[in-house]
Amino acid sequence: MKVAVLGGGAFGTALAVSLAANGPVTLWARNAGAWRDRTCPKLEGVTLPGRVTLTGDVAEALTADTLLFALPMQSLAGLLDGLPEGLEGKALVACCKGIDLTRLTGPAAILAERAPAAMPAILTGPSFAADIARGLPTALTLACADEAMGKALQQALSTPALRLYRSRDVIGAELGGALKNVVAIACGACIGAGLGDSARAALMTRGFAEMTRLAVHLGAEPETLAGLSGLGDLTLTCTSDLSRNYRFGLALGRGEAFDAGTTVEGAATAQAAEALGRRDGIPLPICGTVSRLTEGTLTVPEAMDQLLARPLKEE
Ligand SMILES: NC(=O)C1=CN([C@@H]2O[C@H](COP(=O)(O)OP(=O)(O)OC[C@H]3O[C@@H](n4cnc5c(N)ncnc54)[C@H](OP(=O)(O)O)[C@@H]3O)[C@@H](O)[C@H]2O)C=CC1
Ligand SMILES: O=C(CO)COP(=O)(O)O
Repeated sequence: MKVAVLGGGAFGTALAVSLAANGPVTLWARNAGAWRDRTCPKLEGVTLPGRVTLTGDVAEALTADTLLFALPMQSLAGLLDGLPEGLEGKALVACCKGIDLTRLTGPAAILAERAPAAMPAILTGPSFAADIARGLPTALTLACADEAMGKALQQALSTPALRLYRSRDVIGAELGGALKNVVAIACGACIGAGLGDSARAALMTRGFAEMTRLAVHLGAEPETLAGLSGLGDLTLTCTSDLSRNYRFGLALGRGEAFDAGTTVEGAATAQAAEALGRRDGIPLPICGTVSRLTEGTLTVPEAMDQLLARPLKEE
């Protein structure tokens, strides 16, 4: 397979560096001209190996037969709209974690909308770009509804340090990765406000219940949520300062400003999840709370009071 990564931020760069262990990779970054010494502005300290061709010309990337889309969720549809015809015969792999606010779908449906004959796949799970780029051991989920395509992608995209597990549950894999970011914001806010590790454990557990409730309603297998793309990524993101979603929550909890240029997927995803819950009658109290926290209509103490004041129920 000839592989290209579209999106020259932290994750796209890390994937290109990792996949270079298998052979040549093309990395398309719209700001390729701003790179200095083959170093990504968003992933300092990582220099592209010689096997990675960095380009600002998307047509060059589109000569590959396997395309990995590693850009923020809310940018995916716009990017696809601007691409020329010819995606149909390629393997399309979404690496973004979120729910599109306009369509209320994940990335696979957006890829399918743009290229109906293609079989979209998702690459997701617990992995910080910096860890992948350093070659640290990482395990991710590669989800594709088509088993043969899934097997081929699993082989092509696994490396000695990056171990891919296969799944056919695309919706489960993408929703786990999207929704864990919302819970990570809640956990960061909880720790930032000094509410303690016990409260964080409660948020992670009840957040996981919420993730599973919505995902299963939308067609996911519960086992997928319990795997790398769900529980695995939830654990990483809710407990590590390396997570931008968690750090954003920390800043909210401490009442500090946060750099608006940082990618924080959980904020838009909280809004999208809340809209899905309202549409389908699925209770999602943590997503609703994070949605209001991030839009600034609720404070962290008010959020905690509201969650604690909910009627008592069975677990
Ligand atoms: N970083 C991580 O550890 C991980 C990230 N992910 C997921 O990967 C996705 C991307 O995140 P990440 O790379 O970290 O984010 P970054 O903020 O590091 O980079 C985003 C990149 O996307 C580019 N971009 C944004 N909009 C467009 C567009 N319309 N067309 C072309 N390029 C665009 C930006 O370009 P420019 O700089 O020019 O604005 C930037 O290079 C997210 O969904 C994230 O959840 C998944 C696992 C790990
Ligand atoms: O998805 C990630 C880890 O798996 C990266 O998390 P952040 O986007 O919060 O940094």
